[in-house]
Amino acid sequence: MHLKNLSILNYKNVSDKSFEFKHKINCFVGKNGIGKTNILDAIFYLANGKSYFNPIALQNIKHNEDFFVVDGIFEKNDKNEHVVCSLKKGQKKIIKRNGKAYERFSEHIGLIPLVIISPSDQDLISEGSETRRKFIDTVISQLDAVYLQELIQYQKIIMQRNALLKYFAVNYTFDKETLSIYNEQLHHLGTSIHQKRKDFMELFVPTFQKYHQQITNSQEQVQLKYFSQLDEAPLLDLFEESLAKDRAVQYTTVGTHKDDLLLEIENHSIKKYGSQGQQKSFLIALKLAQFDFIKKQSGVLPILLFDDIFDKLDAFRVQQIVEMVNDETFGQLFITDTHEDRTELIVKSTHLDYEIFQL
Ligand SMILES: Nc1ncnc2c1ncn2[C@@H]1O[C@H](COP(=O)(O)OP(=O)(O)OP(=O)(O)O)[C@@H](O)[C@H]1O
Repeated sequence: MHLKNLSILNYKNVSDKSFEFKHKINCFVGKNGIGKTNILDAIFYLANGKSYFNPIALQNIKHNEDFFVVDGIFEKNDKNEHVVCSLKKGQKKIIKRNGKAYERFSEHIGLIPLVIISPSDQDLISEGSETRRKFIDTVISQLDAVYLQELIQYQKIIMQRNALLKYFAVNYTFDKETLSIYNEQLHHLGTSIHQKRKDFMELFVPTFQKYHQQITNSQEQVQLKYFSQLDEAPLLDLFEESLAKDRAVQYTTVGTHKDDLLLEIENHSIKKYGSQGQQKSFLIALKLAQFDFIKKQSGVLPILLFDDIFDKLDAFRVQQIVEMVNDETFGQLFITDTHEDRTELIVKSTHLDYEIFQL
């Protein structure tokens, strides 16, 4: 699968640009702030119906304009897929596939498999556990629609349980019966979510390790571990143990909404002890493992967006990544970089079809 043509009107700082792309490698080079990432984001928009970077739709319209249009023609399984995303101030967003507007945007998800690797992935290391849960939940949900429903339901009941705990505190009352109904439902859903996350990590971690070893030539050992309170005891028991605490703080302190991924280098937190290049290598391996999952699930080679990924990596790691994407296991690739010479040197070494767009 690949993107053949792209036109952008008033998307962020891109006023009016059109591109015709190569099957394999396309690079955008230019100075800071020129709009390289915004072009990748426009491609992301076509695949996901939203920006990767700015969730507030209106803020993606160019300043002082009142609409944007992103228009792309993909070729998937020898068939053209024409996708147009547009937004006008005061109106609803429109996503069209081959001229027909979707009623529900969720129907579009999955048509254009795509993975983006960007400096903002750093959030997976530096932010709280919610960011990491969201990462695995997104990958698992693509493989298992029931899982997504379970997550939504679980979250809803957690909110109800928290509201009940608050009600007890405010009204100096307590009703074990009502609380136990929520506990039972959460136990059922949480046990399933926990098991699915465990099963997923069993498959995901070796793929992640394989990519990490390739990038670093096995020069450093990293660990990716799933942590859950449910590893210790069934959720019903955890509710029992934490009842006094939950009533005191007026929210639910145990459950799968507290799960986390531990990201480590040589058995120490990579956030605290990893260099910038080591953190970046870790994140690239994580995203390439995600690429593998989406590839398996969709049956096509996803598009890869590399936003500024060579920065902070040494020449050896850059070479390893380039050799990897040279392989048949990867498809179309979009790269942004501020250094035209570096980019040219890197892509030339692949001996693949490439184009460099100077912005
Ligand atoms: N809605 C908008 N309207 C106009 N400009 C915008 C809008 N949203 C973002 N921008 C501008 O886009 C620019 C950033 O573009 P982008 O992130 O694509 O740059 P880049 O070429 O990738 O830069 P770098 O090399 O620094 O990563 C900023 O100047 C920002 O102010």
